[in-house]
Amino acid sequence: MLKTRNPITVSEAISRIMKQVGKISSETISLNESCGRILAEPVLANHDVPPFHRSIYDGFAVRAIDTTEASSHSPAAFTVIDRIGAGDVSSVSLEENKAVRIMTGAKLPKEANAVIMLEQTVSSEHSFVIHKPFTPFENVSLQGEDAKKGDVIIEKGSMITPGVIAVLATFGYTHVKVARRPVVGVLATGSELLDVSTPLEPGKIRNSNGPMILAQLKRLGVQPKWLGVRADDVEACYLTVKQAAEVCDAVITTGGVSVGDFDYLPAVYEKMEAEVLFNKVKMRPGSVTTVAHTDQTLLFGLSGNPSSCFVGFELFARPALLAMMGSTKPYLHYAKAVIKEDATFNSFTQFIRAVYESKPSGALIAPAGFNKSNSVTSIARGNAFIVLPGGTDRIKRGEVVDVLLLGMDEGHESWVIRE
Ligand SMILES: Nc1nc2c(c(=O)[nH]1)N[C@H]1C(S)=C(S)[C@@H](COP(=O)(O)OP(=O)(O)OC[C@H]3O[C@@H](n4cnc5c(N)ncnc54)[C@H](O)[C@@H]3O)O[C@H]1N2
Ligand code: MOO
Ligand SMILES: [Mg+2]
Repeated sequence: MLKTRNPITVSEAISRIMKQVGKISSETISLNESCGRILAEPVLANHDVPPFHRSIYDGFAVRAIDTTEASSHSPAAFTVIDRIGAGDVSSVSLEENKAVRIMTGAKLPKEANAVIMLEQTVSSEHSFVIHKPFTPFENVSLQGEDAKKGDVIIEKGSMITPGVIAVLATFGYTHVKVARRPVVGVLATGSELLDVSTPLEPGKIRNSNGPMILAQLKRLGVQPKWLGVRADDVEACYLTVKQAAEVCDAVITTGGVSVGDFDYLPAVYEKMEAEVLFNKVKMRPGSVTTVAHTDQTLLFGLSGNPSSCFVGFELFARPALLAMMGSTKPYLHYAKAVIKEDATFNSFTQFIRAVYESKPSGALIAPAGFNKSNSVTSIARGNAFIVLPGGTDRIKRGEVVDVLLLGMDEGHESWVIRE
């Protein structure tokens, strides 16, 4: 007999999953391999940045006190006693009205505390004059102004971006401790599924969810392990999921989670004695998404319908895998935008695949096309979800709605800044 399912809210579903997430071990990898990985330890400043007072211009290093009387009527004259470029250190001692010709990035000579730009001087070979005073530390980049030794620059659990790489390089980290990449098994179930390379046959479709999930995992920096396609056969699915659960940190399946005669994932979980966290969520698409776990492995039973599968991954698998790696920001970016079309009501919370665009007048969003669980094209066209709470009255064009942004590493399609 059909077992009734108890639908729970999306937030409750997420919270049940997150309670089961265990932290993965860490590994040390080389700096140049680390972009996109999650830091397993904070990045500490092991020296001041900059490490010394330095010139920010090409010019002359002087003592500010020697410039105080300079004016257009009464110029101050200086004698140049040394010349240094970035990387050089001057050993001269600066006395009254003496200067060192200095280039951008070079360490300030000991007694100097100001830099005069070349353009602010009238100079000859070994001397120059100025017509205005300079304040102490004018045109000087101060030691430690960007970071002080001992500061935590980047928190543990942050994703390594090109900027973080620059910070690591600044402090001489040739290697960095990051969370190991979870190994995630991916299985597509369905007797109707053909390999991508196969011509269509009556009643069959190509497996599009498998490659899609592999790509969603790669976007997170997770290591996918392709388990293949299995027909709707309880034994075959059971063996594959069970074996994968023994070696993977998580197993994601697609298809077979609803109540049909050949939907075997509920039976697979039962046979594995896995604890089912939920099997019905108050959301559209993806209401039949089922998540279970064994002692050490999370089992994501995503729906077979492409849009449901995609949404299920982004809402549930994504934060769990990021949290497993210790990420402090595992959830999708949130925004608000004005909806460009009327949207229809549903008793469950809707996650409509949508196109989000930022205009100078504000952010706009519109559904990305065919809005059904079985749509594949709207996934491709969308870059966000419109989130409409369950039970909302009809949303009218022009109203502000909640938005979740996808794939934030992706840039805008054109240069939109006006100068
Ligand atoms: N009596 C009921 N029927 C259904 C219910 C329900 O509550 N009661 N829920 C519906 C909802 S909602 C959804 S969503 C689907 C979920 O179905 P399953 O997760 O069991 O998935 P399948 O039945 O295996 O497939 C559904 C659909 O997706 C296609 N599919 C499957 N795998 C792939 C793949 N790898 N690539 C592309 N497309 C795939 C499959 O051919 C089906 O068309 O159940 C409803 N039914
Ligand atoms: O799980 Mo279904 O996608 O709610 O439509
Ligand atoms: Mg089904």
